[in-house]
Amino acid sequence: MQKLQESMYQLIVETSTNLPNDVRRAIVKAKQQENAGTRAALSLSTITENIEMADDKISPICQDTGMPTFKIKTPVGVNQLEVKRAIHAAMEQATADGKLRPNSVDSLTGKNSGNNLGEGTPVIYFEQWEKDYIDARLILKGGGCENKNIQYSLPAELEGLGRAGRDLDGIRKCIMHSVYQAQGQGCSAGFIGVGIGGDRTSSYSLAKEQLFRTVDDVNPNEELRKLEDYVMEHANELGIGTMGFGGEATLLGCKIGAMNRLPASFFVSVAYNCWAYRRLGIVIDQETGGIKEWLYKDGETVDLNVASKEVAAAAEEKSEVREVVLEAPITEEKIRELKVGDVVIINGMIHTGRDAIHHHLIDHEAPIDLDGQIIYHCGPVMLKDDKGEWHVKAAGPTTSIREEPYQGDIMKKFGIRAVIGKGGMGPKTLKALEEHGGVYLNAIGGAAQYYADCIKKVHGVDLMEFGIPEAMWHLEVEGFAAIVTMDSHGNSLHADVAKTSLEKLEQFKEPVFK
Ligand SMILES: O=C(O)C[C@H](O)C(=O)O
Ligand code: SF4
Repeated sequence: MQKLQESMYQLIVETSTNLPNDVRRAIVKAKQQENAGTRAALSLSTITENIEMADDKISPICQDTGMPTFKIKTPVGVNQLEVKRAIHAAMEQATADGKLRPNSVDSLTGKNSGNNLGEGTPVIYFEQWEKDYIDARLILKGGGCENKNIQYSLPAELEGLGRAGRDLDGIRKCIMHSVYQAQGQGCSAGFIGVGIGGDRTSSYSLAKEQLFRTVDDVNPNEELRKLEDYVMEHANELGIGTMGFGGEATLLGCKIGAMNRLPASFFVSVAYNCWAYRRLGIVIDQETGGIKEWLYKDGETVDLNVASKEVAAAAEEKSEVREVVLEAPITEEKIRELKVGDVVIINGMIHTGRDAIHHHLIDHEAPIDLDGQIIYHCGPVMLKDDKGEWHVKAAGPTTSIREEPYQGDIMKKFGIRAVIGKGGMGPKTLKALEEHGGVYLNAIGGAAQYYADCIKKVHGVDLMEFGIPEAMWHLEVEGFAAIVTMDSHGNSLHADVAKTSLEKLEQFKEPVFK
């Protein structure tokens, strides 16, 4: 089994950098169905460009390389402790090589272990089987989409849909609601795995298990197959669209599994996965530890470009989108000129700040003068070279809504004029943007290579004690594009899409499965 560690390393690197073909096909299909020239279509073009960049650079598709979750099946007699050791060593190596972001954080002290190893990470599930080879599968599911998972306990009263009972129609309502409540925050268009039954824990496990099914897999259970088809057809009528910008593609896949439950319990659990749906598998020779076969790779090259060109060509015709160049320090006057829908191109300095920084800045001074500056909600993957210089390996936006309790106050306290993130923010921030003169800029979630390419130089880092993803990185960018989705005049695209999608959700109130 001397090749085992190398095989696990390959599995990790490929999963982080190379999106499976079934997922690529689903994204291409969405792109073709999207109305050309819309924000959603342009976002999908950025997404496909990002997928190709990750391929070329063998770099993370998204900077959040997720909670590494391995599912391993071993023949009787294989030493599972040895397999575990190989995985741990491979994880450490992949992190040191910038293929994984250090993502394992002590929940009590906040300390990042730095190597992706720690209590509970990575997650490894073992199972024995009668076959004579090892089946190893890995899913890298990021935190933003994980936060949009939801569990229902039936019967329940659901916003927009009314009563959901303990029957197939109640389940249908839960699933439709789960897509609605995710909005764009889990980097739609997404994929869902649904688990029906079990207890709270096994129900969620079943939901996640569904994410190992291929997108085109047909459910052998006729009732569940019909439900999957129904959800795929109608969830896309909610109009949430890519990144929550509105549009045709909201959901790219729906897989449902059922297990027995207790008489008193009826859980429906939904695992929401972003478009950056990273899961692969390998068949391992139990003697040598070498890879015999790849899973979820059918060998066929999926052309992401053809569809991309179609969209890009059509987009040019719709040129009413206003493009504004921003460079910090920005004046209040300049910010107030910006309106929802404008595209901004940022040049010059931006500064990262996410959960730990926002929490810190409430009652501490900032390490630099932030007056007129731009904050980027981002936890990048960074690597230091031999000369001690930092390089950005992946740097897409993180979900901004987590900063809702802090954002407005921090903008006012330090004079920050713009924040870049994804998924939008709430009423508190919107009010502060109006009072203070600020904008919220939405970047394309998951497009970590695309944005890393815009970063020309790392000018230093502060608050490194929070760990690499949470530190404040000072970055010089060129041609960093984002869309104004909340402006200083009280307008929010996110609030609009939330409202219209709720109205659409209400149309699915009447029973369908009797
Ligand atoms: O942690 C991150 O960088 C992003 C996260 O996955 C998110 O979607 O918010
Ligand atoms: S940033 Fe978006 S694409 Fe990346 S892990 Fe989070 S939800 Fe997924």
